Amino acid sequence: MKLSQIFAEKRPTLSFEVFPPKTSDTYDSVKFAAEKIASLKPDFMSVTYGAGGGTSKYTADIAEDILTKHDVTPLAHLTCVSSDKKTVENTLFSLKDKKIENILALRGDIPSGFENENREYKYASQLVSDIKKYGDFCVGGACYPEGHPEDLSVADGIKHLKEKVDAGCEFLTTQMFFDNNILYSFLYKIREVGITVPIVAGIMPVTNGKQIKRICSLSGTYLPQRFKSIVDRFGDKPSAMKQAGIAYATEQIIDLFANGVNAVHVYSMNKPDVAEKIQQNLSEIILKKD
Ligand SMILES: NC(=O)C1=CN([C@@H]2O[C@H](COP(=O)(O)OP(=O)(O)OC[C@H]3O[C@@H](n4cnc5c(N)ncnc54)[C@H](O)[C@@H]3O)[C@@H](O)[C@H]2O)C=CC1
Ligand SMILES: Nc1nc(=O)c2c([nH]1)NC[C@@H]1CN(c3ccc(C(=O)N[C@@H](CCC(=O)O)C(=O)O)cc3)CN21
Repeated sequence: MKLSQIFAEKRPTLSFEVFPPKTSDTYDSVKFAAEKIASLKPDFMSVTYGAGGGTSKYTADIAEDILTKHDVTPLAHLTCVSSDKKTVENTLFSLKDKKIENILALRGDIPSGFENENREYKYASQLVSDIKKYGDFCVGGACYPEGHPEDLSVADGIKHLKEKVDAGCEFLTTQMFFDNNILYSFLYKIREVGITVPIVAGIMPVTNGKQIKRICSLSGTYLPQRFKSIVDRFGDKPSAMKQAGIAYATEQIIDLFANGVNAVHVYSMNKPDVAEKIQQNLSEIILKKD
């Protein structure tokens, strides 16, 4: 099913993310985790894509597995920073062949030391246009409620976001955030410039101390004091941190649904137990029939 159809139902949706293995020897364990998460029957599942491009086959294979074995709608990430047009075209043929209908079109993180001024893709919007040319995919993009670290200004970031939507993005997934007010202000700003596509709120349950460093290096996300206190207190007590991280994410999600943000995506990091706990915590809220 196309995600655009799911969002058009205007009901609370919950989706989970998995990342593919970096090497073939961990393929089976990732596949096992992805299938466990799929057995929870989320509204859709996204499968990320290594910026180096080497894991693209795994992305398509895991997405296919989720669809054929569990009948869960997959959203395959596609990253263009280190790709050329030919590689993208081949990937699109493979995705079409596997009946994968949804793609998250990303530029991708620029690997450190990566220098290629002549690369064919500079921005995700170019990839969005190409995917639209090649076939009938539902295409989404990323957006940054706190601004992208490379943006010159908030207005500049929103201008580029509008260009990306005009190129054919049918929905936008947000970077993770830990203060919902940041998302609400961002929604006002983008609606003002005429970006009307569904926004999928990306929520990261922080379940171990290691993740904080990574999150800050990926995006420089604002961490509210309430969140920092949890990490200070429980960061080195794994089971307590996990419980607190899941509770924090659950509260954020309930507040989002309560304020009319219908689509919530959980960066579940190949952790079926985390995905399951969050789903259980929301069981009545996301119930399809009442
Ligand atoms: N938020 C999410 O769900 C995810 C985000 N990412 C990461 O997001 C980052 C960027 O990827 P995208 O958002 O897809 O890239 P993008 O190409 O949409 O934007 C990247 C930067 O380029 C700027 N830009 C865009 N068009 C421009 C233009 N015509 N002229 C000048 N500047 C322009 C944007 O304002 C932004 O600062 C990467 O670091 C990626 O790996 C990766 C996976 C998921
Ligand atoms: N710039 C950017 N790049 C991304 O790849 C990305 C985003 N933003 N935002 C959305 C999601 C979230 N991503 C994340 C978020 C956290 C970790 C992280 O915490 N990694 C740790 C711990 C992993 C674990 O718990 O298993 C690490 O040490 O790699 C990794 C990717 C990937 N996506």
